[in-house]
Amino acid sequence: MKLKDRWLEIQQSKLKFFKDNEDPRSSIHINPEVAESWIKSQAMGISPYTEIIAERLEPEQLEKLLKKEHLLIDVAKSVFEAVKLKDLMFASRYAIYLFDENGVLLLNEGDLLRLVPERNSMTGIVWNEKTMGTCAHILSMQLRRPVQLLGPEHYCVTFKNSNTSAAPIIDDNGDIIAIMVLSQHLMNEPLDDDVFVNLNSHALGLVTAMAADVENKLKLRRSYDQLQITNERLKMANYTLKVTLAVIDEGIITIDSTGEIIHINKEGSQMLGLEKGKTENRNIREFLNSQSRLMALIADGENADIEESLCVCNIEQNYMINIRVVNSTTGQVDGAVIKLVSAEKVNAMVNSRSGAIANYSFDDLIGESKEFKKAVALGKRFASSPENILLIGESGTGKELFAQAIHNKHRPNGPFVAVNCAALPRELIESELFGYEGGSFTGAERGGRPGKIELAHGGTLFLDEIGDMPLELQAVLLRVLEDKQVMRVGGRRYKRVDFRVVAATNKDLYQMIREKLFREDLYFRLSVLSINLPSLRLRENDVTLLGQYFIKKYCEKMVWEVPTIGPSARNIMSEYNWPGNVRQLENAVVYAVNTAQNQIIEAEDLPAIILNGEPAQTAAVGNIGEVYTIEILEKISIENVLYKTKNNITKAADLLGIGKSTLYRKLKEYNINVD
Ligand SMILES: Nc1ncnc2c1ncn2[C@@H]1O[C@H](COP(=O)(O)OP(=O)(O)OP(=O)(O)O)[C@@H](O)[C@H]1O
Repeated sequence: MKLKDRWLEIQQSKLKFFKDNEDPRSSIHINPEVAESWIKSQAMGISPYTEIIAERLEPEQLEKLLKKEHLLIDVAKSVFEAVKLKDLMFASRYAIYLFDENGVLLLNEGDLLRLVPERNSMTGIVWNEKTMGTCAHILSMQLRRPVQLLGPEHYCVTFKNSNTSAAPIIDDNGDIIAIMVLSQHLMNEPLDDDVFVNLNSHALGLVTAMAADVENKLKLRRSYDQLQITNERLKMANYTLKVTLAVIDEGIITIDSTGEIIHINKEGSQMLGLEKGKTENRNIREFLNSQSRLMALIADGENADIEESLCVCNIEQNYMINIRVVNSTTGQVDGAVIKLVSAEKVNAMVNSRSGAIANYSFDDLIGESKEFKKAVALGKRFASSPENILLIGESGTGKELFAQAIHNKHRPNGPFVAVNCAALPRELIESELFGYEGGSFTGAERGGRPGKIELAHGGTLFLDEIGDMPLELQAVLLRVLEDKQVMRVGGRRYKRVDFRVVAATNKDLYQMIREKLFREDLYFRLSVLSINLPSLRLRENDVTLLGQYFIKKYCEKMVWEVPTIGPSARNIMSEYNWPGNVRQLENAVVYAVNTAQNQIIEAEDLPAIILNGEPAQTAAVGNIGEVYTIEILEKISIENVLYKTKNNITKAADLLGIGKSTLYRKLKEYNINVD
């Protein structure tokens, strides 16, 4: 049948459907899907003479939708443009439409049928089955395939001379996101069948191709946009990484499997003495020593944390090295990221954690006497020199405080490491001072341990009671002082160390040299700069000054009112010999504060030993004189606190800073009766 005849048949059937209610499904000329749609449209009460679409989106809704669909609209526009240029079809009353999945008109071009009142925009009208009945784009949406309708196949008479072709635009998920429509509005019914058939088949093919084009371009645009976003994110991540690496104060180096440096941060460049960013043809192997395990570990694909020295400009520096191997997707070793932290820094951290810091400065040292001020002036002067310093003074004269003050004046940022040579068992002094290599003796820590000398690198090593250092170790210490390098017990390599020794003694070292108990050469090494700390009995009015200072300090700690020292107590204190020096004075005033009944410390509040003590006398350095034993001081202190707390064990233990069970044990030990 000729198309023109079919056209007329459809027209007839439609007339019968509208006028006589004849079922269009019985006509062999009408596509059953079209017939179903007519029936549905009629059932919805749509007038076949509808010419205007009144339903449209509110302006805000439309604005939102256009914004949301801007990519689709952009792409469709570009496709429209291309078609317009290629084909001159618009001369023959063609129009192109783009609908969203709800039938909202998003875009239109060409010779349109006006379906809205004059001057109103077509964009935003809701053109669906409910508003206009059977249309090509509606069927295409329902059937999910391209659809072509001849004029009378449309439900509304308005389209009686329109031939419409529609094709769905489907996204990656298989959802219809839009419909593309190409419609030709003829002036009259088609006359020349050949021309008509040609045009019609051309239109369906074209709109299907256009929809496919939009689909592809959308996909491309989306992946391009995604790529852009990913690129932006990568750029951002790259930038953040660069900034992070630049501010990290540890060396971060990326190397390939041959050791070639691929990337290094600022700190790393400084550590390796490289000019910033100049890593071309530089290899980490250049900096490794002959026994280095670094490259072997990386080749084995092992993440490891090791301590090794790197050699930069002939100077060996010790580093804690964290190795993190980078594997390729096939599991091969591609290279590694290594983190370098100078061992010195780690040691400083360990020191600050373990309390190896100096709290006192010269300003914190109390004393106005001429003798004391002379020692302070010397200390300040010597502090700025790198030479070792020997502090000579009786026990309790403040030698450790002085050492801390010297350290804080000279190297406040370095570690202050104190070793009491008298307090350590002879066998342990060596490993304590020099450290040991892993597994060098039973019970040694796996990775070995740095000695106090290594820990003092960049700071001060305070050797208290140096006179008690065993003779054989004196020789080793002397060598370390001369060579400034140290070897751990069980180790094979020397490490460079830079530290200053402040040694202290209350013994007559010269006498010890005569008795062959102290090495003369070590003495001369240590005593280049010596300071004699005056005994308290030689420090004029410092007894009262220090006494008041300790009373205030103690009362502030206990949150008690601060008592004054009465004349009677003051007299006794200045007459007393103070063999235990400042430490003994501090203990005595603490006793007195605890004993005093009111706000004035009287003579009788002082410990008996001071009340009945020997008159002040000049004693040579090295003569310690009479001192309290620690036990006596402890017993006195416990008795005082019990008296003050009216035998309340909990409070007393609290004030003494010990546990209740320890207090009970001590009560038994010292035979103190709390009843
Ligand atoms: N000038 C001072 N100013 C303030 N406190 C001081 C002063 N001198 C000493 N002390 C105090 O006296 C006590 C003993 O000081 P330090 O331990 O430094 O003495 P020392 O000479 O090293 O003693 P030892 O030889 O027994 O180790 C500490 O509690 C310290 O706080």
